[in-house]
Amino acid sequence: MNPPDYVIDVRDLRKDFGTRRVVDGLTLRVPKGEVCGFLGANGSGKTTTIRMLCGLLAPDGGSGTCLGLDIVRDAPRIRRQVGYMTQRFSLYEDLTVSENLDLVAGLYELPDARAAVADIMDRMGLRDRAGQLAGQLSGGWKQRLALTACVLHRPQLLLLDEPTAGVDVKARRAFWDLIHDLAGEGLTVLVSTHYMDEAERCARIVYLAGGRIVIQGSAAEVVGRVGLVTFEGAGAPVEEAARRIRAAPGVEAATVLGRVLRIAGMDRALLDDAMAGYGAGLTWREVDPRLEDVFIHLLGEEEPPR
Ligand SMILES: Nc1ncnc2c1ncn2[C@@H]1O[C@H](COP(=O)(O)OP(=O)(O)OP(=O)(O)O)[C@@H](O)[C@H]1O
Repeated sequence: MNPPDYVIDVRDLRKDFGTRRVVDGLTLRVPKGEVCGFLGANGSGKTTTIRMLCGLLAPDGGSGTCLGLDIVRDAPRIRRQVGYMTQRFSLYEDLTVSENLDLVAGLYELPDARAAVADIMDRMGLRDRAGQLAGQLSGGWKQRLALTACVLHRPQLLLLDEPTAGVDVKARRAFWDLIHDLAGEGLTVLVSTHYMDEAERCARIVYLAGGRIVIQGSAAEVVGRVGLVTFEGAGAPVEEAARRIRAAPGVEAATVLGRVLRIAGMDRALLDDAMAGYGAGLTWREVDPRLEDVFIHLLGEEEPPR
């Protein structure tokens, strides 16, 4: 069997801003057609890594390829061949949907621009809004237009930096359906997000802390590897119990979810003690940890002890 075709293949990437190292020896391989989620706390280095991958920022160390092109030597070519959507994408608000796309087609010097714009509007469901001013679109449609502008030149790799921040759940879901449609056609996607439901839709999650990859794998693998223990208690008022149990040794999180109190920790015996000591009146049952529990645990590991 041939080895997988890696669209992103970088080793030991490093980036310093002044005396601060914000990407610290990052090695990442993403095979063709994969939807890979980039997660981590604010400031963990996701945007900086993405900017290095798409040729916008020169690394201070490390090497590798993106779309088979050298990330340092071929940066200008990479820039033309990837689709990159930033957190603050810009559209011309006083131009229509189709005028915005015409403009992008012109920038990429697409041979048959008119047909390319018409085709992409059909595929991305924008045809009915072709004549609408971009500034008058809802947040979700603006996002869709921005994604459309990113795929107009038919890139093989999409780098999306928190593309759905601030968009409602239905629009986010529609956006992700489009992402998977594109991946189904062979497009590779690296997407940063803070949303758990989006992380769960990624074939692989890569979690960054302090510019390093701490853990990666499918959602199930990440959850399984961390080995967090979680219990839910119900049957009595939970707010007071939550406040007290939060301070118990070994309880990393105590979260009220409606009428249920969910606790998590790494040490089963300590959780048992906590439930016995502070969980009076509640009926407890062990439940499977969720990705969100695991991320809260990982975020907690980064904080200095209180
Ligand atoms: N051009 C720059 N000059 C100096 N520091 C920078 C620059 N760009 C980013 N940083 C710093 O580098 C660190 C990593 O930033 P980065 O934007 O890569 O994180 P992130 O994981 O994308 O965060 P977020 O989830 O908030 O978008 C941050 O502390 C940020 O302040």
